[in-house]
Amino acid sequence: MLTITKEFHFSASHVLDRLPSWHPCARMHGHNYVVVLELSARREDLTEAGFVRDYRELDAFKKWMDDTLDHRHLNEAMGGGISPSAENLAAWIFDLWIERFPELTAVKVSETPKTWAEYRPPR
Ligand SMILES: Nc1nc2c(c(=O)[nH]1)N=C([C@H](O)[C@H](O)COP(=O)(O)OP(=O)(O)OP(=O)(O)O)CN2
Ligand SMILES: [Zn+2]
Repeated sequence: MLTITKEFHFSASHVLDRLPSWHPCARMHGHNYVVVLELSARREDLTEAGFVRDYRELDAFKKWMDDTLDHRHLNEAMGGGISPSAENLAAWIFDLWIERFPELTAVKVSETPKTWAEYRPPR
């Protein structure tokens, strides 16, 4: 398999309101999020240009992220009813974009320079 990744950035607030009230993350706070999309293809399925998919086609994802998530409150932007943890955000993004990019194999989300969550569905 051949794998490509591209990194995207946005800033947003959230409240992890399912945590106990003593937990600092139960208070409103924000992060400079990093999202990495991973796309994969077999060698024989690469495009004529030798791409899994042209990185430039991922501009559509950047536009959606800027419109939907950047400088927003994730508890609202993700539609409510789901705790906006890094794990849930990664899975939510995957579910929204797998139809548009069938080569999508994983979504990674970082909230701080030290933390990463990854959603990679079972194959
Ligand atoms: N498994 C998860 N744990 C936590 C998440 C998460 O999404 N998944 N989120 C948070 C907070 O939203 C936030 O990310 C704080 O994380 P934390 O590592 O505690 O950040 P700090 O900068 O305070 O950590 P330091 O150790 O002081 O650098 C919490 N947990
Ligand atoms: Zn947080």
